[in-house]
Amino acid sequence: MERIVLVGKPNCGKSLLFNQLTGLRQKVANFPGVTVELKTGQFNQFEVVDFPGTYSLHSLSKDEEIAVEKLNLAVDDHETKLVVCVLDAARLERSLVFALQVQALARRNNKAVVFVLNMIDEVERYGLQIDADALQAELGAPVYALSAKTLQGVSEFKNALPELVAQTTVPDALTIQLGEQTKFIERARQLNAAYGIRSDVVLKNQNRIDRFLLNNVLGGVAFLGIMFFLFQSIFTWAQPLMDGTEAAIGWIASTVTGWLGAGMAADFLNDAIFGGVGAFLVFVPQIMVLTLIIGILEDSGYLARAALICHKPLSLFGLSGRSFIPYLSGHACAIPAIMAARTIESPRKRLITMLTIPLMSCSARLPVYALLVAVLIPSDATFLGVFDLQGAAFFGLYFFGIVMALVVSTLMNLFTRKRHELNDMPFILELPSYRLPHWKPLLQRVLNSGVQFIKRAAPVIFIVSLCLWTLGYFPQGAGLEHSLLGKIGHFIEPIFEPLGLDWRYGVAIMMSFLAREVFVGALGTMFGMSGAEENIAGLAAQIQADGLSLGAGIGLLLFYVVALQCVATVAMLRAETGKSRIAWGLYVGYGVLAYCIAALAAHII
Ligand SMILES: Nc1nc2c(ncn2[C@@H]2O[C@H](COP(=O)(O)OP(=O)(O)OP(=O)(O)O)[C@@H](O)[C@H]2O)c(=O)[nH]1
Ligand SMILES: [Mg+2]
Repeated sequence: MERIVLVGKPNCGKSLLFNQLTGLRQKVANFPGVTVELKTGQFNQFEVVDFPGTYSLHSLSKDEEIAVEKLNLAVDDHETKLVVCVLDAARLERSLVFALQVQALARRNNKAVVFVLNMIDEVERYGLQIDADALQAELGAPVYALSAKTLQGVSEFKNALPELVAQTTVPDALTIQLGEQTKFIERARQLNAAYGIRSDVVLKNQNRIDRFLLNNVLGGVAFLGIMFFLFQSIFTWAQPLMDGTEAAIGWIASTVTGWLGAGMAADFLNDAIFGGVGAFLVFVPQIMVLTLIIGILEDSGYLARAALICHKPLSLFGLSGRSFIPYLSGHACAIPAIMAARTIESPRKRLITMLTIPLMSCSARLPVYALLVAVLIPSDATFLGVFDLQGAAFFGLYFFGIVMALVVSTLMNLFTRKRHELNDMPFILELPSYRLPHWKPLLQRVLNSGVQFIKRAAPVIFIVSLCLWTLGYFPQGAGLEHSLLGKIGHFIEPIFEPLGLDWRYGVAIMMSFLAREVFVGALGTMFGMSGAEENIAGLAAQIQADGLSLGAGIGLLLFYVVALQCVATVAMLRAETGKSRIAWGLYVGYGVLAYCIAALAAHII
C-alpha cells in the first residue's frame, strides 16, 4: 500500500491531523512527547503513519534516536510516497529546523515532501497572518495552511493528497546537505524572521500566566491546590452520577427479579449478577470524571509546567520532572502510564518510574476504596470541621500510594548501580501554549474510559461471581458457611488471620489477584447470599453489621493501595523492561509488601 508519513517536532499537532485523516482516536494532548510509538491508519487507499515528535535528525535522547532510525527506514522504503512535515505555525522556527532536515533526507531518497502549516487558527487569533504562498516558493515544496482543530483548510488538504502522492519529480529548492546542522538552524531562523509571527506575541499571554504558575512559592501552592482539587473531585463530583447509576441498577434488579418470583434463578440474578457485576458498574461515572479532569489538565498545557515544578523535588527521590506525567496518568491506568515513561531522559530514572507507577491508585482501585471507606467512615463525619471525612480519607489513600512510590524510588535509587548517569540527557522540556480543551475528542475519551472499564473487568467479574455463587449455593440450603465455598475458604483462612480478616475476605482477596476490580463483586456476591441488598450502601451496611474492625479495614485499604493485582500491568512491564523476572518479581514483591503493611495496620490500630 502506498504510504504517507507524518513527521514534525513534538506537540505540533501530528496526531490530531492523523486522527482527522484516518478517523482513528490516537492520543492527543498538549505537552511534548505524547506519541511514543509509530501508529498506522488508513486514508482512502493510502497507509498513513503518525511518528513520535522529534526536534532533530541528530537527536540526543534514546527514544528520539529510535524514532529517527524508523524515520530513516520509512523514507528509504519504496512504498513511502509522501512525507508530510507538520509545522506549528505559531512556533515556526523550532518546527522548521527539523522539517528542513527531513526535507533534505527526503530529497536524498527522492521522495516528495509537503509542509503543513498547522495551528493556523492560533495565528489568526492574534490577528496575524502567514504568507503561505511566499513560504511555499522559498521552501520549494507545497505548503498547506490549516487547523487540525477547527478543521479550517483540512478538506482542501485531503483533496490534494492523492495528487501530492502521485508527484514524480521532487522540486529542489533546498541546498543544505544533511549533516550541515548549523546551516539548518540558520535557515530556519531566516525563514522565521521573514514569515513567522513574532515570538513575543505568542509569549506575552503565556508569560503572564507562567509568572504565577511557575513562581517558586505561588506556583507550588497552585500545584498542590490543583492536585487536591483533582482528587477531591473524583469523590465529590461523581457522587450524584453514582447515585443515579445505583438507583437505575436497583430498579432493573427489582423489576427483573419481580418477574421471576422466588427460586434459584432469582437468587442467582440477585446475588451473582446484580450483587456481583452490578456492584462494580456503579463506579463507571467516577472513572469518567477522573478521565475528564486529567484530560482537561492534559489539554490545558499545565502538565508540562507541573513537570517543571516537580523536577527538583522528584530528583531527590531518584526521579525526573518527566516522571510527573506518567505518575499522574497512572492514577487513571498504569498501562498507558508505563508507555508514557519512555520520554524520560535517563534510562535509570525511566526504570524506577516504571516500576513505581503501579503504586499510583489507578481507577480499578476506586470501587475497593469507595466500598471500604463507606464501611469505615460515617457519611456525615467531617475532618477539621470543614472537609468531608470520607473525601479526606480518599485523598489520604491516593497520598499514601504516592508516598509509597517515593519511598520505593528512593530505595531503588540507593541500591542500584548508577552506571548510566553519565549518558543521561539533561532535563529539557518545551513549554506548550496554554489552550482550552478540545471538547469533542475529550468527551469521546471520557465515554471510552467508561466503556473500556466495563469491557476489561465485566467478563472477569462475571465469571468470578458465577463461580463463587455456584460454590456458595451448593449443597443447597446449607448456607454460605457450610457450602463448598465455605470449605475452601476455611482452608485458606489462616493466611488472612494476621490481617484480622475472615475467610470471605480471603476469598475476595485471592480472586482479586486476577484483577483488583473483582474484590467488590466477590464480596457483593458472598454478602448478597447472606442477605445484603444489591447496592453499595446495602453491602457496606452489611459489612459494617458483620463487624469489620477499624484496624483490619484500614489494613485492607492499604493492602489495595500497594498490591499489584493486574496481570495486564505485569505484561506491560515485561514488554517495556524486556525482563519477565523484573515484572513478576514486582508482582510478588508488592504483594508481600502489601500483606506486611496490612498486618501491621491490623496489629497497631
Ligand atoms: N489550536 C489548535 N490546536 C491544535 C491544532 N492541532 C493540534 N492542536 C493541539 O495541540 C496539542 C498537541 O497535539 P498532538 O496532535 O498531540 O501533537 P503531536 O504533534 O502528535 O505531539 P507529540 O505526539 O507529542 O509529538 C493538542 O492539545 C491539540 O489539541 C490546531 O490546528 N489548532
Ligand atoms: Mg502525537
